[in-house]
Amino acid sequence: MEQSLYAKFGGVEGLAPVVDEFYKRVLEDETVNRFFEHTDLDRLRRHQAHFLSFALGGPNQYTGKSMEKAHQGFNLQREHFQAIAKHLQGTLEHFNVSQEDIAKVFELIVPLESSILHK
Ligand code: HEM
Repeated sequence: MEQSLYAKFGGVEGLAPVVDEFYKRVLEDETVNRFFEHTDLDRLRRHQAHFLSFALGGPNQYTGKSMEKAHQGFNLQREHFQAIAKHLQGTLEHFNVSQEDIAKVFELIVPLESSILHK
């Protein structure tokens, strides 16, 4: 069986520098950082770790239903999802992940878009 990117990075621990990079990019971005205004930094870091673990094929396998609940009340729009996707892509490129593997990551996260937006 093909190894997930999550495993290639070395699981939770190997992912820590990737989470840091992603976290920095999201926090610097005015299109999305306000959604995390009331999220304390530990929680935000946890969100980024969960998000990345999911995107890289790790153990957090969210369903549409739990995603709807988690994003309820934020009324997220397409541009917000795209901003996060852009930072995900930039972060993975920063760590020299191949375009082929990045495409697989997007196959995992794109189907969740409708569960996250406009809630
Ligand atoms: C496939 C895409 C996404 C996944 C898998 C995901 C995952 C999650 C999960 C699991 C939670 C609840 C628990 C936690 O904090 O870890 C959550 C909460 C949240 N997500 Fe996402 N998310 C995604 C996209 C987004 C996007 C595009 C935004 C906004 C730009 C966003 C903003 C938030 C916010 C503001 C919370 C609440 C944080 C808090 O205050 O606890 N998420 N997300």
